[in-house]
Amino acid sequence: MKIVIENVIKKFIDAKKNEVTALNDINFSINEEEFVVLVGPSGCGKSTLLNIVGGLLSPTSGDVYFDGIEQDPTLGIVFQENALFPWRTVFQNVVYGLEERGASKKEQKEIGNHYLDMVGLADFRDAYPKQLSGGMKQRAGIARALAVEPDLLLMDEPFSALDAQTRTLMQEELLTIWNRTRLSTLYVTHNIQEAVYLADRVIVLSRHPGQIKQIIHIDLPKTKRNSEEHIQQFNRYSEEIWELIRHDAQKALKE
Ligand SMILES: Nc1ncnc2c1ncn2[C@@H]1O[C@H](COP(=O)(O)OP(=O)(O)OP(=O)(O)O)[C@@H](O)[C@H]1O
Repeated sequence: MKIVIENVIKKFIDAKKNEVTALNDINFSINEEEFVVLVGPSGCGKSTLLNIVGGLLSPTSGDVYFDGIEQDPTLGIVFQENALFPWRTVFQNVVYGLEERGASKKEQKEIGNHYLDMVGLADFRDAYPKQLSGGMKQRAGIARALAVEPDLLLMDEPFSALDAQTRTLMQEELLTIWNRTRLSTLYVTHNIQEAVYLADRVIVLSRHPGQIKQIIHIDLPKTKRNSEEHIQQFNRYSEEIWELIRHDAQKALKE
């Protein structure tokens, strides 16, 4: 299975009724068991692209298709703001997609508990979202996305509202979870270190119009990539990406 993004263009009409090209001729694919990260300065179209891949927005032209599966693809989506239902317990949130799909209670229990265990929230299955910390809410959101056993996992800045320490821990946890599930993933971040830590490939976007500037393969083992053993190479990748973004990021600051 492979997700193909082909000649995608997205235009918006802005508040002054001008046409804005948010994405210009985007072409790439996400392979089976591949973790692809989109990075780029503010306004380069990262979220727009993720929403198009997730079918939440239509492209003005171009195509997104799942090569190699017969049925409609199943998607798991994790957003920046925790999108948990406040009136449902953690467990009920996690099994929401399964319930919608008509899974039996037995199946919901088995799959729900499995993923709650995986994200370390087994002891909080009956808690309500308001009783959870920010990091725990995001873990519940990840368990909910995983529970539908998606063909593609989409994550839009899932850790950006967290404090720096929690964010670092969540990146480590996500890598551990990903190594167990190996789901094809499209992940949006503006954080370069996060991109290098998680990605098989980093797609660097430039802005106005948003287009692919470069695609970088991260050739590091997918465990503790910023450990002493790999730190030099890790920093080299980070610097390479920053050099690609720097100019655009400076321009974005002045607008
Ligand atoms: N609904 C909309 N109507 C008009 N313009 C839009 C709309 N959504 C996005 N845009 C414009 O499209 C461009 C890309 O926006 P997008 O939010 O995808 O960028 P981003 O890279 O995710 O930004 P950030 O990192 O700040 O979240 C921006 O210029 C934005 O103003």
